[in-house]
Amino acid sequence: MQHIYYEVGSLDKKCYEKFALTEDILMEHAASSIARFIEENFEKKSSVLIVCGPGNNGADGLALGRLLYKEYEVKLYLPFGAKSQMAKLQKNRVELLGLTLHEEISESDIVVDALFGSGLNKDLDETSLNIINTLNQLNTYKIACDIPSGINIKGQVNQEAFYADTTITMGALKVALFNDEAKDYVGKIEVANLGIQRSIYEEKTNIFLLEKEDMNLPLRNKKNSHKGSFGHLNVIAGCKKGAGIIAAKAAFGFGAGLVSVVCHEDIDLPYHIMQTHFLSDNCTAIAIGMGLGKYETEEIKTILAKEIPTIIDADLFYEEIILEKLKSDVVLTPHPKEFCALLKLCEIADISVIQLQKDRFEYVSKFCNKYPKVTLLLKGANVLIGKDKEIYVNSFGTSTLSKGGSGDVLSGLIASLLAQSYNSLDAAITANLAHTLAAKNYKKNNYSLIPSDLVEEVKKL
Ligand SMILES: NC(=O)C1=CN([C@@H]2O[C@H](COP(=O)(O)OP(=O)(O)OC[C@H]3O[C@@H](n4cnc5c(N)ncnc54)[C@H](O)[C@@H]3O)[C@@H](O)[C@H]2O)[C@@H](O)CC1
Ligand SMILES: [K+]
Repeated sequence: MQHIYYEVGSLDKKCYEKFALTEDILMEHAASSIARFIEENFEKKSSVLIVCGPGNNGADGLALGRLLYKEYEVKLYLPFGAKSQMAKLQKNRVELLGLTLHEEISESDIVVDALFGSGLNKDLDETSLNIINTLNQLNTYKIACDIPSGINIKGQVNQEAFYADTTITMGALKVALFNDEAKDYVGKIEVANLGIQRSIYEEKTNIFLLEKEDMNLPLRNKKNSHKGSFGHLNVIAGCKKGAGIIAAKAAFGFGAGLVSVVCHEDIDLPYHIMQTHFLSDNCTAIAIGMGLGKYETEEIKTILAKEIPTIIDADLFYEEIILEKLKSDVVLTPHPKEFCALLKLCEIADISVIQLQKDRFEYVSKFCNKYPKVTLLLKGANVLIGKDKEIYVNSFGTSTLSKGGSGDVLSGLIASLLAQSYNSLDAAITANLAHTLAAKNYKKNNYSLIPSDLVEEVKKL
């Protein structure tokens, strides 16, 4: 797990005050990290266009130009001149080297966007928009310095932003890079150390980036076991029964010892999935909500009142009957539209999906502050898993999963782990990593995945 911060100003301050580093040293390391990336990935003499803004993001770009000069064909373009003190200092240094500034954007092997970084504080004017649009149209490798220009500190893209292949971000990972709106722009993300190892200046945080190693698969270590050792999941199937059946199959493939679909009508199920008309006596986890439609309210109330680990999905986020359950340890897996309905139901906010997507971290925090026992998994391009004060970010999401049925597989995977005695947070984290990494491993065209493909990939992780 890596740390993610809302702001990194306090980390810079720690470098200055506690370790007596200077802004110049920090910037030199920032620029060196990008130089190293270019040296490792591109042949000498390649042309590098560096577009530098007026502030310290531009200053990073100027320092990079100095470091690459002579080994690479460096083209510095400063559409707004140098305004910050550091930008002026760096500009002076490149001029002393004899580096001439370019007056326009031209085709190059590599483009570095050092126009705006964390200081973007107003709408882009026409000149900046034209620059960004022109850069985006270039058929070259694109590197963003710190953050792609046009993405603000919250990760919002209100007009346009630079499409980076790689973003080399300064000092530490920032929330802005992980908002869904930023996902198409940031590319691969790397972090540049600021003169000392990152682990030295990084402070405690409550936002974490999940890594593959955080996935704790339900591998069976004990030899002396039986099916009851791995729990009995009950999936409540409603009017769209397929959703419950998909969840049940996924759960079985992820290790639950027994899986039953609870349904009043007789339904066709694979032979390894059982059917029951009411909750099983030995049920160790419940999955409810997927494809539920209109169900008998009293019966749902009775099911939700059980003190059995439960995951709630889909249709139930619109129903007041879940409010009582939110006081307990339960897993919720809404997509943005369902989360908006839930926020309204809980009287936290009455917002549109567009508003939610602009501030995903904020609304997850608000919800988890009000319901600290709940594990909330907000679906999206980058899934956010919130519990109490903490948020875990899964950035492995892929559009391969943008399909009906993918969410039912996820519910089934989480439910399976709940049935196998994982706690709610661990179940949500491992199941979600398994879900996204399985989709990443899927080798056929990215439009073609069906739920059973996903379950097959989960089995191979
Ligand atoms: N603080 C530090 O210690 C470090 C900062 N570094 C760099 O410094 C950057 C932050 O520098 P700054 O705070 O100077 O901010 P930026 O360089 O990101 O932007 C500020 C400048 O852009 C202008 N500006 C902002 N929004 C604009 C818009 N929409 N249209 C036109 N002009 C606009 C501002 O008027 C100002 O001149 C970071 O992103 C990073 O790249 C790195 O060198 C590492 C160390
Ligand atoms: K930038």
